[in-house]
Amino acid sequence: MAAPGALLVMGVSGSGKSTVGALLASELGWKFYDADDYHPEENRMKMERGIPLNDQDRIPWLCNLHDILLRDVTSGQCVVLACSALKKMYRDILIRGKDGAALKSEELGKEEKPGDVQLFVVHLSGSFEVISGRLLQRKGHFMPPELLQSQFETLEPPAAPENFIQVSVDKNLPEIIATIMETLKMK
Ligand SMILES: Nc1ncnc2c1ncn2[C@@H]1O[C@H](COP(=O)(O)OP(=O)(O)O)[C@@H](O)[C@H]1O
Ligand SMILES: O=C(O)[C@H](O)[C@@H](O)[C@H](O)[C@H](O)COP(=O)(O)O
Repeated sequence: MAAPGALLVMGVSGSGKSTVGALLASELGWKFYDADDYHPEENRMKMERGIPLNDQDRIPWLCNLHDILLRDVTSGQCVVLACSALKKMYRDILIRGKDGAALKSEELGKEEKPGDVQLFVVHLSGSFEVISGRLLQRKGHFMPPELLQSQFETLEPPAAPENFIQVSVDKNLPEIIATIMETLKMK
């Protein structure tokens, strides 16, 4: 695959997506988007009430994010996106837009189309105990820690043929950034 124009930092709530994504974008000099800023009000209110989002809630949000990524990378702007992107289908939508939701697994991983975003995925992976500990300390955020269990239940960690690395949230932030930067140099 060609060098990625977009980097997705994904994982469950509290895994460090926003923190790592912003640091990485600054290190790379790339534009940064936090997918949380693009949730419609209904999604935010649902999460605030402790109700997990479903596919119907997430698909239009992900399609919008695909359009933003595609617009930027097409104009030569490299981007970092922090987004939960918990399911394989959600990541396919970020790459291909709404058609990504309809593709069967055997059709995925084939050659890229002109409207596809070249996405490299960084999965921030960690235990329920470590991540819930961080969420309980995080202040002033709309996402209630009680939703973490459903985030783990929904999570489909990336696997081949996805273009990804998994990084442990047990590492400190400089180690996480260094690991990702090293991997990107080899791309
Ligand atoms: N590697 C890390 N080590 C220690 N604390 C971290 C690490 N990554 C993130 N944090 C802290 O954990 C909390 C959740 O991080 P955040 O970036 O908000 O996660 P997310 O965007 O995935 O919900 C924040 O308080 C952040 O400062
Ligand atoms: O797909 C989802 O269910 C949401 O996107 C969720 O995963 C996300 O994590 C929230 O927006 C909360 O924001 P934080 O990830 O910053 O907790």
